[in-house]
Amino acid sequence: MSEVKGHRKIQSFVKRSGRLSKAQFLGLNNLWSDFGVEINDKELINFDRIFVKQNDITLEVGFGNGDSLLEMAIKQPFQNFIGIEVYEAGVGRIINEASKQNVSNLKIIKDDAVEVIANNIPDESISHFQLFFPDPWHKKKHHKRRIVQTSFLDLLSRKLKTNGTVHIATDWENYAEHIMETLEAHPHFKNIAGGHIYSERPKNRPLTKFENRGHKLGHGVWDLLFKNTKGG
Ligand SMILES: C[S@@+](CC[C@H](N)C(=O)[O-])C[C@H]1O[C@@H](n2cnc3c(N)ncnc32)[C@H](O)[C@@H]1O
Repeated sequence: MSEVKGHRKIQSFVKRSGRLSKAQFLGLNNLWSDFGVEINDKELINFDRIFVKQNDITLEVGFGNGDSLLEMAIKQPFQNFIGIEVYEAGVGRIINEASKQNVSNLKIIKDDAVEVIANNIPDESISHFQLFFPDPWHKKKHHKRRIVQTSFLDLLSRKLKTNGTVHIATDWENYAEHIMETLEAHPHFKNIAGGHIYSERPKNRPLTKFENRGHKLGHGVWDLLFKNTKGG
């Protein structure tokens, strides 16, 4: 199958159903093998093997349609990027778009991020973690479904290097407050901006699809930047 035909086929799959099975990814062409990382049970990912150059690693969870993650990977060629997303159409889109660019510092995992971080990411391997506009779960009875919880921060602290950074952005004020309180209460994380202060939006963070939607609805945006001190 030619590459162009492969791209069109992925696009039409995404358009038609928004869902791609692993078999469909693997069967289409070499895009998945170029960018996708297959996860095996509790096996740790060997970053030396999956990346061409051994640079610091940024891990992003829930990249949505992937445009902002791809833009960051293109603009920072000396940083390696890993994106984890369950939304198949988003995974299809990012590998399709990345294949049109000369990108060798981006890898994609299509799976549940909490499971992957717990089971497959080696301890002390990540320099920077980013989470942009996570599902806010507006209703109080659903707050326990929010990804930012103390147990998730415990996990992140283990996977991040000492002095590694966490960058979270949200357009939901109540979630911003929850994230601030949970991070500040954690013994390993220190607010880079100072006690209870939200950070300026870093210049290297592109506008994301959900952020753009929030802007149109008149939402504010809160950026939080913390350092993983590991209690030191
Ligand atoms: C509100 S969207 C934000 C998408 C993107 N970051 C943006 O700003 O446009 C949240 C994304 O997180 C993904 N997500 C939620 N929980 C996840 C999990 N446990 N593992 C991987 N992705 C997850 C969803 O599929 C969705 O694409």
